[in-house]
Amino acid sequence: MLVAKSVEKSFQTSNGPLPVLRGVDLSLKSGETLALTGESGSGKSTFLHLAAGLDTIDAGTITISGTDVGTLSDAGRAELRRSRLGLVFQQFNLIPSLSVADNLAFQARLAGRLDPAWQVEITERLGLADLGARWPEQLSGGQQQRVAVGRTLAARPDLILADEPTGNLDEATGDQVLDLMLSLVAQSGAALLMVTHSDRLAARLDRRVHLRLGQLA
Ligand SMILES: Nc1ncnc2c1ncn2[C@@H]1O[C@H](COP(=O)(O)OP(=O)(O)OP(=O)(O)O)[C@@H](O)[C@H]1O
Repeated sequence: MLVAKSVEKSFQTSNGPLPVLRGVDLSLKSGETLALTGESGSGKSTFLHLAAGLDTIDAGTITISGTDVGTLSDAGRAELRRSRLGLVFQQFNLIPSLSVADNLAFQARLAGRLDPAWQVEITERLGLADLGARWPEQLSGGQQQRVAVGRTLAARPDLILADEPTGNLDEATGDQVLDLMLSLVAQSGAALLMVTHSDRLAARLDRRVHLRLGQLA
């Protein structure tokens, strides 16, 4: 599903280049869930951004379902995100001018994969059935993140890239959102790569890798 080989990435800073990833190798199979841990600043988000085609790789390759992300044009990377990937970030990134129900359907519509039965199931499983007519600003943080998770899963992505998806929530709410996300991910058959600071949350996934000094252990 996702194969990273010898991935390198540096950022230009006023003190010269800052090497962040120094040869990262990683592979994630279809249906597998993998936690990516590492100290603050170790490059976890950087890796996720490269995999999502939101930033460009310096050296090495990342392939998703056989497509080398680095060889795609901007339009190709946008199409990859639309058709195969689901992104969940710490900031819920809901569309403020759309109702909860329309936010939930937005990505599936964009991907041309709106499946009404799956949409209803997700909405019910995430406890959002009574909130469809509300605006995002009228929801709690936990409710907003459930909408963000539902919106991603509704489009049936092959691979979900999640960056601290429960990082903005209190522990109990975060655990509840993660439980729902893992159960729906398993049901949908998607692979999940989740960045987290938390050993406790990382232990809930199938496998875990740790980023240190630009490499994975
Ligand atoms: N656009 C950028 N320009 C310059 N430096 C950057 C840029 N983006 C990230 N960095 C630097 O790269 C390093 C890795 O950042 P990254 O956000 O990937 O870390 P992280 O492991 O996700 O951290 P955290 O757990 O705190 O979110 C940090 O030192 C950061 O300051």
